[in-house]
Amino acid sequence: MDPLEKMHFTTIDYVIFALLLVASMGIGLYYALSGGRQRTTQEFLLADRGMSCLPVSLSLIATFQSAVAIVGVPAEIYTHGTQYWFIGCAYILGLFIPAHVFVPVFYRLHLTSAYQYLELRFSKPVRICGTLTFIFQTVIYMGVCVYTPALALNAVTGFDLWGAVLATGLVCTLYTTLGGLKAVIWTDVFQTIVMFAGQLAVIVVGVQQTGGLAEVWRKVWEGNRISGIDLNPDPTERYTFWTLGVGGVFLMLSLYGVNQAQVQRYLSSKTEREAIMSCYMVFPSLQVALALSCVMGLVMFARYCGEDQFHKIGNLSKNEMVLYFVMDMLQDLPGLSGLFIACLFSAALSTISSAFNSLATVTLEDLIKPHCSSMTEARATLLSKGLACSYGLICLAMAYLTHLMSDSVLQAVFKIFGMVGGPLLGIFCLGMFFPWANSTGALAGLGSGLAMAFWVGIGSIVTRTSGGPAAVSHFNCTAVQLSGNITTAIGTALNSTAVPTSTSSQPMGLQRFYSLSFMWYSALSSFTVVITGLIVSFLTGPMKEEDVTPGTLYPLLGNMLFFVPDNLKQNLCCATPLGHRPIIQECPPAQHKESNVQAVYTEEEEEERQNFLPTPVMEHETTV
Ligand SMILES: CC(C)(CO)[C@@H](O)C(=O)NCCC(=O)O
Ligand code: NA
Repeated sequence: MDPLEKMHFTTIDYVIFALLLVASMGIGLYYALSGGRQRTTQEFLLADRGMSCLPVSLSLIATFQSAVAIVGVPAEIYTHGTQYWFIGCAYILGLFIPAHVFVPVFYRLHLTSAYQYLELRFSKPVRICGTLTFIFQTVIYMGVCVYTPALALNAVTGFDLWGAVLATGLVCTLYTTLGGLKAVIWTDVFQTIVMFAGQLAVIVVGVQQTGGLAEVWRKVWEGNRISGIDLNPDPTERYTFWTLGVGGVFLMLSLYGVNQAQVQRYLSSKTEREAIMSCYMVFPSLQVALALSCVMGLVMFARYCGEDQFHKIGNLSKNEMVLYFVMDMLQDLPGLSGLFIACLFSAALSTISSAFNSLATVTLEDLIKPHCSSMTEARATLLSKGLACSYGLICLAMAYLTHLMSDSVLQAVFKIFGMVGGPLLGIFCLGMFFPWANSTGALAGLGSGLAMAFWVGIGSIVTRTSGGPAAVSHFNCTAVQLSGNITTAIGTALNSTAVPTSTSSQPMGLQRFYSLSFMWYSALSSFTVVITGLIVSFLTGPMKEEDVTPGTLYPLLGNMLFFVPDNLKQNLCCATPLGHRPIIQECPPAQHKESNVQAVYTEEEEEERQNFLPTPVMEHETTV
């Protein structure tokens, strides 16, 4: 298993790693002792709704950029070429739609938890089901996140696995519990910078040691790692332009549009405009993050292929490769491997801290508060700190469960996002875009979406399919060495067709369904929710637009049918434009008697809102 003996850390590496933990703790302590000293839930969970767009945007990218991406993406590029890079195309719509659809709706409702929306739009049971689904998704995800860097570190350096898990879990629990969302966001900023610095350092040294940029390029070109756009429409191909560029949009929407961790950051912004700006600013940073991990994979390939070196990395699992590469290369440069370890753990810490805080928020707001209406603010704040802390401990337990998991954590995480996040995306879309959807429809939709997702997801695990064989590997690498100039046309699907074992017959029937690429899971499950939701709603009596809580609809159809005359549209029941609805407080109390949501705007906020409204489609006021 071990290609070489375990590699060692120097003191300076340990010092750098320790500095990361100490600095994160320091930020937590600072926000525990400054400002309002975390004495209200508004401060602890929403940073007093006073954040500006720069920290929020860096925090947004940190949330879903964990060690899973840092070790997973370069390994993917190393083994399969740069096709994965096309996921960058999905970032365009995947961020533009949240900025202009989800953020305005959530921000104007002045929510704390995204699931309050589901109660306003549908009913309390829908809200609770949504919350439970989110908790389920996040708890599994954070287990993977805390376990991945520890496992990689353990495999390559022999660093104690559970020691690393405990250190990250406990430090993170502590600063999250002490400093609240402000600490979470500002540690995210710091950790994102460390993350970028670590990756950049590895790339620079890697390029230098391989013999310069031209040499790296020659090797990855000859090794066929530069993939052209793969337009194969087959939905069972793991990564093609369609699965990444179209399926990926739904993945991005479920993460950046409706996931509580992100919604909470939008809601913590000073103004709606800052929230939208932060969403825009995620785009370049996310492209940088993607480019860094992809280039790292290419440099890794250039270093180990063609120099009779690939045997070193050949037996490693995908999760260990990157760390081995880093340690192997940086051995003589003390401090740099420490920086990379700090990068790996920064990525993990920033993700699990977001998870703790968002889990505490939904548990308090959606599950506890509705039952204890008389709770004092002090009690609620204490309770939310207790919850953040408990979720920290649950995270450690989940890390232990992840222990039993499969080889590629990147694929595993995408499956979780698609199987559980997809149905959640579906239920928000059902509520926002379709005025006819009712509560029964929403529940039936969510149930069937989850059922569909778990059917295909578990089917693929049991039959070991999903997006074709995870074929690979060093085949091309050796081929290059032997023949020197393989000139396969760029644009053919890489590897998966070149590796002999993958020429087995096409799957049929259910097998084919199970082998659906996991990049489609989000799209499949959210469409299932919407379609089932609409059918059941029409069968059980669709809602009328005027009965829907104002502000919970987005006039999608109204905007799309821009060519239809206004009075006809009114008859067709197209939702009122967002800008032309009353503020919630002015609505009849009966419509939201059970909710604790109130939209209150100061004059400046109201002005800000009015300045930033989408072009109205209809010029009338909603009936109040
Ligand atoms: C989720 C995206 C595509 C965008 O943030 C990317 O960061 C990623 O591939 N994340 C993998 C999951 C993780 O790192 O935990
Ligand atoms: Na992260």
